[in-house]
Amino acid sequence: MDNRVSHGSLGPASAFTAFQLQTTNPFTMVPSTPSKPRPAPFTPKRPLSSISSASSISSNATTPSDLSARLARTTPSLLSSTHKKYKAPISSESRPRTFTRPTTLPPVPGTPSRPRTPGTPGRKGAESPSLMPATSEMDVSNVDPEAVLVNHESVEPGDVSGEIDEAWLRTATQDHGKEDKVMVSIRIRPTDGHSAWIPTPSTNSLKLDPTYAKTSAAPAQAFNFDAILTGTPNKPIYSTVARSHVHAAMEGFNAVIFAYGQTASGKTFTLSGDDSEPGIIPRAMRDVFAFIRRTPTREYLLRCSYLEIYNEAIHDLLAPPSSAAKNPVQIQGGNGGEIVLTPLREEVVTSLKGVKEVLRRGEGNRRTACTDWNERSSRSHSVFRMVIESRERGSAAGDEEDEDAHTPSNGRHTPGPGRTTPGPRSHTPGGRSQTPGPRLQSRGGRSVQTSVLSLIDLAGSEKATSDKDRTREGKYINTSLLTLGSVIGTLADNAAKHKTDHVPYRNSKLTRMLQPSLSGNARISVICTINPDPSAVSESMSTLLFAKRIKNVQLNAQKKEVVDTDALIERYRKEIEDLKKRLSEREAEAPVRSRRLSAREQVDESKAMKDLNTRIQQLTKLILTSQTVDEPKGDSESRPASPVKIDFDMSPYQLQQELLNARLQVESQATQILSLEAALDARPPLPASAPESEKDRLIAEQGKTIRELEIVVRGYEENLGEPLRAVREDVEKEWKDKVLEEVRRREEKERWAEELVKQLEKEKKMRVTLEEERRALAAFVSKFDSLGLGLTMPPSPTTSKLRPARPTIGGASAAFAERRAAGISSVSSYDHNDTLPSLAESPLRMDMKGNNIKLMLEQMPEEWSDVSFDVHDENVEVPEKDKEKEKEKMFGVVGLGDATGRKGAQSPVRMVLGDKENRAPGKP
Ligand SMILES: Nc1ncnc2c1ncn2[C@@H]1O[C@H](COP(=O)(O)OP(=O)(O)OP(=O)(O)O)[C@@H](O)[C@H]1O
Repeated sequence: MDNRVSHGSLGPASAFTAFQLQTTNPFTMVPSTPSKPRPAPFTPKRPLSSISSASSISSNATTPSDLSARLARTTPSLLSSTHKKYKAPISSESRPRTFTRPTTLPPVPGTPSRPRTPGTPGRKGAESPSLMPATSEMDVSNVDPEAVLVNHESVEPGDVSGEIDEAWLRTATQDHGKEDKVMVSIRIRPTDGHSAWIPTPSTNSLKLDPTYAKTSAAPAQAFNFDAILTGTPNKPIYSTVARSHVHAAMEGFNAVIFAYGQTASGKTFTLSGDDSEPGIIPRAMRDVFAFIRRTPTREYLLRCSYLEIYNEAIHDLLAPPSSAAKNPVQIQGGNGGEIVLTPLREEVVTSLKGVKEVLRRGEGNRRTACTDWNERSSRSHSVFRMVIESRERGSAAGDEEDEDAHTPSNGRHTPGPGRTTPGPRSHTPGGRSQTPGPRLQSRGGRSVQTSVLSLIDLAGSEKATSDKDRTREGKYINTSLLTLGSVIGTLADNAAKHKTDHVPYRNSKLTRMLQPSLSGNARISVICTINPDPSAVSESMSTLLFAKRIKNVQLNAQKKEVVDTDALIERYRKEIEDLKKRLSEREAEAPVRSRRLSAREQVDESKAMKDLNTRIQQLTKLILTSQTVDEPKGDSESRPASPVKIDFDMSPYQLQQELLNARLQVESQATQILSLEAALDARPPLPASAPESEKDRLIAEQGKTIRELEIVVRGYEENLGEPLRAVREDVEKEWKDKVLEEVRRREEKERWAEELVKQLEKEKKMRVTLEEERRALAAFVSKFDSLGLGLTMPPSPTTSKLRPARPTIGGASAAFAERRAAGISSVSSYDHNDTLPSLAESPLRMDMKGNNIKLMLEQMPEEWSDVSFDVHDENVEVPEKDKEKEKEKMFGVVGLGDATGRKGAQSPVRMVLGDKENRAPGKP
C-alpha cells in the first residue's frame, strides 16, 4: 500500500502566541488573569434516555477490539472483510460510524454486483426515538454563554495531545490558510490492483498512466495542485490540508474544509475516518482545544451544529428525529450577507468529550446506504459547523464587574434548569442571529471575534444504481454537485476575467448554504478524492477538472470583530482628558521653558504639542465613528448607538461636517428602509402565520420557475435564437419580394391609367372640336336658311332621320381642291361621266339650284376647306339607269328632287336641311 504523502511546500504553522493575539487587537492591552482556581471540569447533564445504543456499546466494549467484536455480531456485513457482496439492511446503516475499516479495500465502481438494498436510508433516531435525547441542556438556547466559556485552564490535557504532525511542522514552509486562493489537494485512495494515476509528490503533480489514456497520441496531461496525498494515515492529511484552516477559524476567519469526489473514493474516510484513523473532523476538534490551551489570553464560546442535505431538504442531525423530520431547516438571507438556518439546533461544547458526543449523535442520524459501489455510501451532504466566538479575557476588575450580572467567565459551570436564565434574544456579534439564544457579548472594551468552521462531507457523484431509491437520491446528489460545479465555474470565470456574472447559488441548497463562504469570505480547503482504479478514470478526470476550476476561485476572508462601543468611547474619553491635561501643563510651563530651550528644542517642543493636539482630534473623531462600529447595516436587532454626550473641543466647522455626515447617513438609511419595504411589498402574499410547508412549497415553486426561466434564457440564444432568426429572415425576404411585385404591378397600372387619361383627353378634345364644327355647321346652315337658300331644296317627304356622313375615299379636301382648281362654275356644270365617281366620294351632297351654289360656297367657313359638295344640276338630264347606279354608290344619299321620298342624305348639311324640311314642310 502506498503510504507516500506529499506535504507540498506548506509553511510553518502559524504558531500562535499570546503576543500575536494581543497585537491583533489594537483596543485591548489588558493582561490575562493568570491564576484563578481552576473550576471542576464541565460535565453536561443528560437524561438517561439520551444514552444511545452506540454509547452503551462504547461503555460496555472497553477496548476497540471489544467494540469491533460487538459490532461484528450485530452487523457482520459491516465489519467482516468478506462482506463485500452481502451486507446488512438499511436499518443497521445509520449506526454511528465507529466501524472498523475492512482490511481489504471495497470494490471499485463498476465492478460489483450485489443484491439490491431495500428501502430508503433510515435514520437511527427515527426508528428508535428513545435512543435520542429529546432536548439537550447544552442547547445554546438553554444556557448562559458566560457560564460555558472555555479557556486554556479548562481544557483537559488529554484533549490536545498528538494531533499535530511535528515532523510536518518542521518542514512546512507555506501556510495555505493565509492565501486568497482555495487550497486544493488530491487524495488518491490506495488500491490493491493497478493504479491508473502516477503521482509525483515532489512536484505536487499527477498524471494519467498513458496505458489508460483514451487517445494514446496525446501526451498525458499533468495536473498540479497544492498537495498530492496518498496512503491510509489521516494524521499527515490533517496537518497538510486542514490544520492551517482550523487555526484561521480560531483567529476569527471563516473556514471551510470539504471533500469532493466520486462515490467510494474516500471522502468520509478523509473527513470522519474510523477508530484507528480518525479523520479531519475529530482531529480538528482536538486541535481547537489544543489551540485554546495554548492561548491563555482569550476565552471562547464554542457552538456546534450538524445538518445534512438529503434530497434537497435540510435536516437537523442534532434535533430529535421526529421534530427534524417535521421541521426541515430553512435557509434565509444569503444576499451578500450571512445566511440564517432556522430552526437549527446549536449545542454549546466545552470539552472534546462534548464535541465527540455531538458528532456521534449527528453521525448516527446521517443517512447512509448500501449502493453498488459503497456499502456505506453517504446519501446526503453533511455539514458540521462550529461557531467560534472569542474575546480577550477580562481583568480582575472587569471580571468583578461582570460578575454582578453574569457568571464568571473564566470558569465552567454545569448549566441546569433554573441555574441560568438566558437573557432576551441578544445582539449577535457580526450582525445576524444564526439561531435564537444568547451570544457572547463584547464587554469592558473587549471585542468579540466570531467565525465559523464548516467541515463538509459531500455525497459522492454516481451513476444510476440498480436500486430505485438509490437512483432517486443519486439524481439529487448529482444535481446539487453539478450546481456546485457551475457555481465554482462562474466564480472562477469571474475572478479570471474580472467579471461579475450572476452566480447561481440558489439553484441548490448546498450552494445556497455555502454562498457566504464561496463568495470569498472564508478560507477554503478542498480535498478531492479519487479512486485510482482504471475503471474509474473518467470520474476521476471529472473530479480533477473540478479541482482545477475551484483553484481559480478568488477569496478574501475578513475577520469579524465586534467591539464594545460604550467601553471604547469611555476609554477614548479618558485618554482625551489625560492628553488635554498634559497639553495644558506644557502650555503653562512653556514661557519659562522656552527661555531655557535652544531653537531646535523649541521646534521639537512645538511639534510635540502639535502631536498632542492631533491625537486629541483623532480620538474625538473615533468617539464619533465608534458609535456605529458594531451596527451592521440592515440588522433590525442591533443595538442603537449609545446616547453618549460628548464634551469635546471641536471647531464649529468640524461639527458642521460631522452633522452633515450624520444627516447623509440618516438619508441613506431612509432610502434603504424604503427599498426594503418595497422588496417586502413585492413578496408573494403569504401571511406570516402560514404553515411552513406552504411557505416551502411557494419557495420551491418560485425557485423552480426561476431555474426554468434561467434555462430558457440561457438556452434561447443557443437553441432557438439562431433558427428563429433564420425563419424570420426567410419570411421577411418572401414578403419583401411580394411587396416589390405589388409595387411593380401598381406602377404598370398607373402608367396604363395615365395612358388612358391621355387618350380620354385626346378624345375629349376631338369631341370638343367636333362639337365646335357641328356648331359652326349649324350656324352656317341657319345662315344658309336665313338667306333662303334652303327653300329651294325639295322637301323630302319621308326622310326625317339622317344618317351620319361617311368619309370619302381619298379625302374631301382632295376632291374639293380638285374642284376648286376647276373653278366654281365647274361646280355647277355637272358632268355625269366625270363627276359620278367623285360624287360617291363626297361626304356632303345636296341638291340645289345652280344659282345658289356660288352663294353657298362664299358663305362656307374657312375650316370646311376639306368639305366637298356634290352639286347636282337639275338642268342636266341624268339617265335613269345612271341615277340608280349613283344612288347605290352614294351612302344613303339620293337625289333630293326624287319624288319617291328617298331617304335623306347623312351629311350634317343634309341633316340640318332635312330637319328644316321636317319642321316646316311647305312653309316659307
Ligand atoms: N485512504 C484510504 N485508505 C484506506 N481505506 C480507504 C481510504 N479511502 C477510503 N477507504 C475505504 O474505502 C471505502 C469507501 O470510502 P468512503 O466511504 O470514505 O467513500 P466516500 O467517498 O465517502 O463514498 P460515498 O460518497 O459513497 O459516501 C471505505 O470502506 C473506506 O474505509
